[in-house]
Amino acid sequence: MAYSHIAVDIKGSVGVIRLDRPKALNALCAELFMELDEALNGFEADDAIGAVVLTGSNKAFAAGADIKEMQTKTYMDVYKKNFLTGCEERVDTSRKPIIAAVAGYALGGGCELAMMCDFILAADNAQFGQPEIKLGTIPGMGGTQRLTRFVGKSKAMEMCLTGRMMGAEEAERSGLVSRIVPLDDLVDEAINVASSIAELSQPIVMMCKESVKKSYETTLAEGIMFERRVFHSTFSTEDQKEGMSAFAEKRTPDFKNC
Ligand SMILES: CC(C)=CC(=O)SCCNC(=O)CCNC(=O)[C@H](O)C(C)(C)COP(=O)(O)OP(=O)(O)OC[C@H]1O[C@@H](n2cnc3c(N)ncnc32)[C@H](O)[C@@H]1OP(=O)(O)O
Repeated sequence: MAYSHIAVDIKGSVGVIRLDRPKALNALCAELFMELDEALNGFEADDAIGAVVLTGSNKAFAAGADIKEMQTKTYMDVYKKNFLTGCEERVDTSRKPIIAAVAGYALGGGCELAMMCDFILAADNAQFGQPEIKLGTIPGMGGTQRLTRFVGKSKAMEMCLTGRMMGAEEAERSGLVSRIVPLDDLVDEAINVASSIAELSQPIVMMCKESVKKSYETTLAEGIMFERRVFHSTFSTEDQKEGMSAFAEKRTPDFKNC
């Protein structure tokens, strides 16, 4: 498929998707969402891909949902079509790890899209925010829920109620991003990290991701039981035998993804 709002590349076993709508600071229009969905479906189905990097430009990861596309929509338009439902779902439900490499603005839907990824590497110029309140609306792609889980109620409430932006250092301090990387190194570093994950056993990586995600959706006791059962199930895989044998034999494991 030819894309007009994203650029797709493969680096070894890493799928790279770059949001590429520079004139609108990668504002997330309907077509961009469709293309993102299509590209992620392709990577999800491709056994040769072990992890995905999602990035934007140096100026903007994404400056939010497309305001110009939304401005004339009525309540009936958005309610009847269940606006924003499903368009970003593939990111949230992807079984392969997705790393957001965020430089510049990650605002509104851009911040929400980054938060749907498994973790965020931020360039030193990254700016995160949920400015929807200034547009007379509220976050609609999970911002009030995910931001609160990342940074806690007080900071999430302040950010959502004022619309102020948070720089990379504050985002790292608050637990929103895993690490800050110099702007020039951001995408290479994200690809390196993704490659190191892609070298591991794909099913075990999926199980690990599922287990961490569970912690957001359940009680501690249920989460620990879930983890224990998944941990037990890793012993049914050849890759667990290979990983532990390779350690004992002081060699690099050769995972077969089974
Ligand atoms: C998911 C839900 C429910 C909601 C949302 O996401 S609502 C959107 C939230 N985001 C915002 O409110 C941010 C809007 N953008 C800005 O405030 C500024 O663009 C900026 C601070 C990010 C950057 O300012 P700067 O002066 O550097 O650049 P601009 O001239 O303002 O923008 C360049 C170009 O991009 C267009 N643009 C930017 N953001 C969006 C957007 N979210 N939707 C549509 N278009 C956007 C901007 O209009 C301009 O294009 P034109 O020159 O053609 O007007």
